[in-house]
Amino acid sequence: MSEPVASAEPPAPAGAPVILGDVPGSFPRSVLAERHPALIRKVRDAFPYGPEQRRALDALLKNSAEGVIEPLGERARDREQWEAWGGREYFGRPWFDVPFLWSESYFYRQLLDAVGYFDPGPWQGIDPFRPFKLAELDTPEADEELTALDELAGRPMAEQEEALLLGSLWGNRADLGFRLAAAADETAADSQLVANEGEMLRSLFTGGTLCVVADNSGRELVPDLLLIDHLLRGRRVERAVLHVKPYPYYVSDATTADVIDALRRLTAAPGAAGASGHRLWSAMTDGRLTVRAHPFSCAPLPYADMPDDLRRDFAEADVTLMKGDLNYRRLVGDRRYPATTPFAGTTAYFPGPVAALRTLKSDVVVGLDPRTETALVAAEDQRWRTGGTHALIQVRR
Ligand SMILES: O=P(O)(O)OC[C@H]1O[C@](O)(CO)[C@@H](O)[C@@H]1O
Repeated sequence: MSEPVASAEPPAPAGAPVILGDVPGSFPRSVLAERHPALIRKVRDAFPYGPEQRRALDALLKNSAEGVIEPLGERARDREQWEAWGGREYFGRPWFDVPFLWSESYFYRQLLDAVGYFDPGPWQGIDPFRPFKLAELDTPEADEELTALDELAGRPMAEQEEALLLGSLWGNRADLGFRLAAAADETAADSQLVANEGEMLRSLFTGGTLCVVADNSGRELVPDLLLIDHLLRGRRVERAVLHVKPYPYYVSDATTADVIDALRRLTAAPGAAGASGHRLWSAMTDGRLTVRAHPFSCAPLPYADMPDDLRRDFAEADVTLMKGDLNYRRLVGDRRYPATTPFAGTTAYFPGPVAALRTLKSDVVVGLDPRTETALVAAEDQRWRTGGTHALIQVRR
């Protein structure tokens, strides 16, 4: 267990309001009111759960739509942890009225409860999202992406690194073919990037320790691993620490089991992908690549509230890569910042150099140039914030 934090409220470096789920027509509200019920139905259909689990899923469906947030059951081993993480303040309140980061995170914890994920018995440890995660690895697109590595292997190392960085950034949103084209045609890549400090990031790969805080499994984790392999192989970093979630979370977030699935997928592939998989496998066995699953990785709180042991871990790294939208929200704080708020200010608390690699899938954004924001708003109103069509690489040294 990580140490309890004193307060569930994120710090307010810029005094920007915390994002709640209570605004009709807002993105957070649509996640709570539409995506969560749809997800419960999807999970319900994906497994032959028994009557008790079905009843619990139906109860969660009803509760999350019209009820108040309830504490975990008496037997839950992390009951106190969730109380300390903000439950004492939020239990008994409607799901829509508390910080969106908190309600969204707690929904996933409740979903695992409903399917008996933590209860001793036959369903203990059965990941309700596994069928969706595995399906992603087993597609013709995944095959094509891995085959594209053979061509990439013939390019200069710097070009490979740039393509693999873009691959890791875009995750499952674009195939490696796109990434190769993007590396060759800077303008194509740049037009989608609302901030691009990739060069500064690459200057931080100086032979030390790299921390990667993973986001999604499947077709995002595979390119993350390929990037790690490239950096280890070229001695751009000496060791890598991959932070994953201790239990299934936000549907596709990577756990240790997902890392193993991704590695098995790579080692079974022919050509450059297979070679990369075997190198990663031995990097894990000799300790150059370590996997961590800290309880705080599933906390409903910003990283500003991280416990001391995790802070020490990040402090030892030459650079920490925060992958994805959820990690971004936790890194800068899930707040309605003006988009031009400096990234360095919102991440000043972080105990070492930190970079965000994120496609934009929620309202929060900082660090934009005023002209970039104006152009985005003129072209799309505010849709660019949540559509997943834009991305950013931001760095604080
Ligand atoms: O997988 P990612 O990039 O962390 O995205 C997670 C995002 O998806 C949502 O759960 C719903 O779109 C957001 O609220 C959240 O920030």
